[in-house]
Amino acid sequence: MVDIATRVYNHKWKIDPIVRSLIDTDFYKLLMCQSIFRNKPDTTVTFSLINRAKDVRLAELIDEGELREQLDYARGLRLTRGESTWLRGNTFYGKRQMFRPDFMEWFENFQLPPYHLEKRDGQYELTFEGKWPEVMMWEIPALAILMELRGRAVLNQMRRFELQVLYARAMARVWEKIEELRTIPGLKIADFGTRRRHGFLWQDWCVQAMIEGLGDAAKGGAFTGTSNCLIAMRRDLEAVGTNAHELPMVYAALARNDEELSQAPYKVLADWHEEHDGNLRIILPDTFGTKGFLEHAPDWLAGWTGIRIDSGDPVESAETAIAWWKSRGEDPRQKLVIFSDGLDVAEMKRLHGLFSGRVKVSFGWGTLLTNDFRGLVPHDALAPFSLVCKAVSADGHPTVKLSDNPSKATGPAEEIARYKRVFGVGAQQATQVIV
Ligand SMILES: Nc1ncnc2c1ncn2[C@@H]1O[C@H](COP(=O)(O)OP(=O)(O)OP(=O)(O)O)[C@@H](O)[C@H]1O
Ligand SMILES: O=P(O)(O)OC[C@H]1O[C@H](OP(=O)(O)OP(=O)(O)O)[C@H](O)[C@@H]1O
Ligand SMILES: O=C(O)c1cccnc1
Repeated sequence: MVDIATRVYNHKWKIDPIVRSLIDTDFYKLLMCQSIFRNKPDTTVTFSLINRAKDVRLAELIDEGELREQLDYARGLRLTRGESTWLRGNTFYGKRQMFRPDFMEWFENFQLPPYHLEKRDGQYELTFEGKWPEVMMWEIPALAILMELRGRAVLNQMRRFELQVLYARAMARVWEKIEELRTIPGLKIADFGTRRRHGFLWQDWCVQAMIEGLGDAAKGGAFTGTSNCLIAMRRDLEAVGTNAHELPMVYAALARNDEELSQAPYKVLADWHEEHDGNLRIILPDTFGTKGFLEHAPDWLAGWTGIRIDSGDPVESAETAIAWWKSRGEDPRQKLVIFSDGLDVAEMKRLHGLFSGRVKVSFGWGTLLTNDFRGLVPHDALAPFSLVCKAVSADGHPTVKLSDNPSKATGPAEEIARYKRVFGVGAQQATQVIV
């Protein structure tokens, strides 16, 4: 096992690449990339970094040269033969050849496209522009690089024993969380923490702790796998994933009128339906408001396996989903509900208590698994914060995300107003976003 504290101490003086593999990314990015490669290969998009934590002044904390060095390193990566063999030959969700030969050929020649970086008002403006299947691959490495560089800026000031004790405390915290999770009967949980992790080796440690503490679900345990493809490959775990807001956001931005706009989120899932079955048929309903989305959904969507709850009040959203399934003649007990929004142990216990037995409950645990360094150093300088990287335009049209929590909304005000009208979204309750 890597002694992370000693390694951090010894590596202070040399370049230590943060992202070293093109599959050090979320599995759903690859699923979506293949789908976009098939359905919208020529759409041009811009993705942009969005730091929701304005008080974290990234451009003052992270050296621009180091940031460029890391981004350039990532641009130099190519799919290795071993990675390609794994993607082509492994079984994902019980299916062989999940990735089609034409997509694999494209991916084998893939390189991350250029980036645009500027400093403004203590923040970095980092944007990526180009073909959708290429640009979207930047989201996870860009976030992981920024999060880790911000952490390193703090770690570089620390001495050997301080580091040793810091990691000992952080490890004890993760382990205590896992011990608490062990008390939940019938728990199912996955690691979703790649993008805002403390560091790669730390995420890998957390995943190993989950394997030992909860047991691999393939062998009867509670840990269903990791969304990180590289870690899944190296640790022989299931690579897990659903789908993300970028699909409905971009399809919606391409709509030519309000009628097309109102249908765009269903078109996304119709395309997904063509490609995937079983546990990959998971609805993400909150992009333009969960309630309206479900009310106006075509009947075939009620036949899907489950739903991912990613914003707003999770209890209310899960109740809305249960009522919707019942109204469409479906048995909620057969349906999977994946909670994934800023979770930590107490909330998972509460949600599990409320919904297990009524639906199949599962959790995607992100930042507070792989980056809970809150309260461990002065000024909370290692605490995770809300950093995201989103599609902001498609073929020149701005994208919009309303979400069930207006604090997570993105897009120009007049477009937000238009989407609210088209999707019938009324007053919304804002809740604080921690990660
Ligand atoms: N950011 C990363 N992404 C992917 N793999 C990593 C990363 N950091 C470390 N590893 C891998 O984890 C293992 C332990 O890392 P460590 O860096 O301590 O080993 P190492 O042999 O000293 O490698 P290096 O000199 O490249 O850092 C190695 O297999 C290494 O390749
Ligand atoms: O435990 P967590 O850190 O929340 O990790 C998982 C989250 O990451 C993703 O969203 P992302 O943060 O990219 O966008 P959002 O906050 O706008 O949903 C995903 O949709 C989950 O919400
Ligand atoms: O597959 C997902 O739904 C996922 C993976 C990582 C982070 N957020 C969501």
